[in-house]
Amino acid sequence: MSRRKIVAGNWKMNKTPSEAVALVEELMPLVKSDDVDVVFCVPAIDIIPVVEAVKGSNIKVGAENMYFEESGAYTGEISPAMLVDAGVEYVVIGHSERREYFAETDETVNKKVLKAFEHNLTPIMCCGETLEQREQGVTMDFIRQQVKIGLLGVTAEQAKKAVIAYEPIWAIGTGKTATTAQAEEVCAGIRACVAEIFDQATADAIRIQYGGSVTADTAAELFAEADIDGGLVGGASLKADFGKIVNYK
Ligand SMILES: O=C(CO)COP(=O)(O)O
Repeated sequence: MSRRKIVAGNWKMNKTPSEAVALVEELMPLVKSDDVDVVFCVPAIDIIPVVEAVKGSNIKVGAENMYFEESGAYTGEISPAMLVDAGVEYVVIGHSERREYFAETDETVNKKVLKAFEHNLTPIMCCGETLEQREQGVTMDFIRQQVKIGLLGVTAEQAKKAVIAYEPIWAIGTGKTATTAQAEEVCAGIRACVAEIFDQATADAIRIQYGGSVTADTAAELFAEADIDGGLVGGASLKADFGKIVNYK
């Protein structure tokens, strides 16, 4: 089963609107690829200028978060319709930083995933264990729970289009990439979990990324694995290295 790779940059809370446009202009010629989907997931305030800046290229724009209600008295939040109207096609949901600092739970992740599908946004649903959980031997139990709750009520047709990002928390921003074997083991486990929830065809279609200190040096080996369909890249997505990650082959 060959799935199209997807490499997404998660800019996190970096780049002002003018800096964002400058970065897009720097990266655009470097991230040209016919066989990889490239997504820039950018801060909300950068979305409109970045959508404008990538026009005419194959690059897609993603948000880093959104709210699960349509509209109303939710000061500071951004609705799915706002994202769609601005030209966004992907949305990162349930990043570990949002779970840790902004009290997101598997239940709110699930609400957001359902709402994203309602609006035809492709969710990049994040999961991943802490170092303590890995050492306790409960990595897969924990991730299966995140995936199962996150996808509650999602149809097989929707799930086929979804992206799941496996991001071990201990590997995020630490320079400590999971070994290729560790990353593949969990990504394969996630795919098996998706097959249990839905069916094999859905498991074969869903795309699973690895994220956590991916660099130009580690991308090729990681992305060559059977169950790793690309990466969700933090730090390295803010520099020219991102071009090397997209063109990892
Ligand atoms: O959290 C990440 C992407 O969402 C990974 O970040 P780093 O690539 O900086 O480790």
